[in-house]
Amino acid sequence: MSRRAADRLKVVLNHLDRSNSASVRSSFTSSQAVSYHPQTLRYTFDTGFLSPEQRIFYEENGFLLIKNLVSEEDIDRFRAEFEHVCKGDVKIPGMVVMRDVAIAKSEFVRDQKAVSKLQDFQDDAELFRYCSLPQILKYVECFTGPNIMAMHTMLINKPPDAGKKTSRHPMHQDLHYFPFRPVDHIVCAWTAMEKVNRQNGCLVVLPGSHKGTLQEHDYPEWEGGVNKMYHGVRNYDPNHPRMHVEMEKGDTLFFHPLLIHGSGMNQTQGFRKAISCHYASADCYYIDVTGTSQENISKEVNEIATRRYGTDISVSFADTWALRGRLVHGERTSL
Ligand SMILES: CCCCCCCCCCCCCC(=O)SCCNC(=O)CCNC(=O)[C@H](O)C(C)(C)COP(=O)(O)OP(=O)(O)OC[C@H]1O[C@@H](n2cnc3c(N)ncnc32)[C@H](O)[C@@H]1OP(=O)(O)O
Ligand SMILES: Nc1ncnc2c1ncn2[C@@H]1O[C@H](COP(=O)(O)OP(=O)(O)OP(=O)(O)O)[C@@H](O)[C@H]1O
Ligand SMILES: O=C(O)CCC(=O)C(=O)O
Ligand SMILES: [Fe+2]
Ligand SMILES: [Mg+2]
Repeated sequence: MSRRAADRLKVVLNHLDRSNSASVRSSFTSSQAVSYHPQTLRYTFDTGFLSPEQRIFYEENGFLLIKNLVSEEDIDRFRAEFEHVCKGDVKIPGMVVMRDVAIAKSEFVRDQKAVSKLQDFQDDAELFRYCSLPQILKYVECFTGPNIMAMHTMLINKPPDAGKKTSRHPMHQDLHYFPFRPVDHIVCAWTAMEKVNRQNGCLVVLPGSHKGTLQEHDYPEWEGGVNKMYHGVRNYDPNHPRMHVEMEKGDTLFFHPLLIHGSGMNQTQGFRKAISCHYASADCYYIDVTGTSQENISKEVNEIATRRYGTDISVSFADTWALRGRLVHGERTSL
């Protein structure tokens, strides 16, 4: 080992001694120890908030689970607001209320109002409180730095599967939808609004897949149909080791936009609820996705934007994001 490497290792071990973590320390005594020097951690900022263990876990796996981060009271308030939206008591311009494809296309609709997803709730003050919760932003800052934009908001109400497996969300990388970079300064917070498990279709992740590149995405060839814009990675290998992330109400998963993830069928009679926000550093910049694998989704989004904003003004894929993004901390510098 070179002198410089030995010095670096000493710094790392000192650092870890302070965290008093046996498990992490043992991983540092392996031959790869030096590659874990804080300066070489590429996915998180050292704000002093995350423990070295947490930073290394995210580095290796592309996600971080924080138990009990959002209070029961807050979640109950989000749930109540969601019910107001479903009943039509609250109408927010721009917010998309989506039904499951199997329900939308069925002749025998059990419950016309069965909403599978709310998208773009940035102008609903009550739901948007989720994106500004200080305990969430404290974590987000470790990934984005201090200037933080809430770019994409969703409340997912996964319906009981109607028998066609359409309640599944195919394995995908969220970056497919995003025309902004750099990728490492984007993070998703996903909070369980109730117990989520394999039965009701919890998140399924491929640990470490965030270290790969952005893959080509398309609609999976599912016999029972696929929801609008639910693209999946092409040539998905079902044999790749995967993990079912079971969570309790209030638990929050932070994950990298290249992490391959999806969710299984909801085999229960209840609607599985989660609320999420994609954050990005306001210092990120927009990219032109023309000629890239993202061109297919940008075309679909542009079709929806044309329906929403009309043809009088031309709204680009990047514009649709600039219009929806909201500053939640620091300064709106670029996005
Ligand atoms: C500004 C642009 C925003 C873009 C969002 C960026 C995405 C970013 C994502 C970020 C990463 C997150 C990753 C993700 O989460 S990706 C999934 C995100 N999904 C979306 O963003 C979809 C947004 N939803 C919509 O635009 C509308 O709700 C649609 C267009 C789907 C329905 O429209 P509307 O509610 O007005 O219904 P309608 O009664 O007039 O029916 C019209 C036609 O549509 C059929 N139908 C109904 N429901 C579905 C369905 N679920 N799947 C397929 N088709 C469906 C229906 O049978 C009928 O077809 P036909 O009978 O004519 O054949
Ligand atoms: N061809 C495919 N392309 C992309 N994603 C897929 C494909 N097949 C399955 N998936 C995804 O893999 C994940 C797991 O699928 P599945 O429905 O088997 O759920 P599960 O949790 O394994 O359920 P079960 O407990 O019944 O096995 C889901 O996100 C699903 O949408
Ligand atoms: O809540 C889920 O089922 C997963 C949703 C998801 O990954 C997404 O909408 O990008
Ligand atoms: Fe996703
Ligand atoms: Mg399965």
